[in-house]
Amino acid sequence: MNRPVIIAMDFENRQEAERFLTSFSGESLFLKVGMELFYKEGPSLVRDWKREGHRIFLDLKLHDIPNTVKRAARQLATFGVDMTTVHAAGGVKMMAAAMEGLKEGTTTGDLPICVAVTQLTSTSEEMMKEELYIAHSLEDTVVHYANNAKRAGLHGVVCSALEAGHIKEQVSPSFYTVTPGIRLQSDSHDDQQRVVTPVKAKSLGSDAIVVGRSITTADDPKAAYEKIKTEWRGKE
Ligand SMILES: O=C(O)c1cc(=O)[nH]c(=O)n1[C@@H]1O[C@H](COP(=O)(O)O)[C@@H](O)[C@H]1O
Repeated sequence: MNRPVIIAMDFENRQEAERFLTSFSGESLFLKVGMELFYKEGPSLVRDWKREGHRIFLDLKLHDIPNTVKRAARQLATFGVDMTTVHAAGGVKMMAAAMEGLKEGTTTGDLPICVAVTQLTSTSEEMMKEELYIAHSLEDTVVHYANNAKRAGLHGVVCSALEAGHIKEQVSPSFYTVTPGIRLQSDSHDDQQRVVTPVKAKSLGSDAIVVGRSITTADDPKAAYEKIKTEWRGKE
């Protein structure tokens, strides 16, 4: 998969999402369907967008006891998605159970890339220590969770690009890093805490970037997407 820009389709319903897609006039995209849109529209939306030629990252961040996660992953695999998420905080057994479920449910033989959320990009080091009560540094915690994900047989992790290099060094150079928290100016924050620009994400070694509002709320979404793609991949 060559350095995709994954668009976070954080829309209220299918109508709004498809109105946004008209700017792209039939182009095949890599779309992230998250909880908001999936809870509203369900698997039929995912299947339809797959049929239209888009790649789908179904981001439901599974986090429960291993048996429940395995059974949920088995269902999710039947939609034929390209990528999906679990929370690394669920532990190695839970992540391994997710992989078992995905293998059992996949009908096409193409297993979705399964990545584990390490620490959300909305989490700061201070919040992690004081609220979540994790005493290690953010970087060590992310790398530790990434190692757990590797042990469980996952393909990679979701992290900030700020941690991608450490994961490549300390887990494996081929361990896939999906990095949200992308902003065109790195001093622009909102609910995100660990943000980087597309250029920085590239230099830090991310494999894929996830971008939502910088594209979806832009006056010209197609222009914003092209600008981000060029910054992220360089001139092609
Ligand atoms: O799993 C994710 O995709 C995710 C993990 C994470 O740590 N941080 C994060 O922002 N995301 C998702 O990435 C997207 C970021 O959206 P924007 O902040 O609008 O670019 C949202 O859909 C989040 O759900």
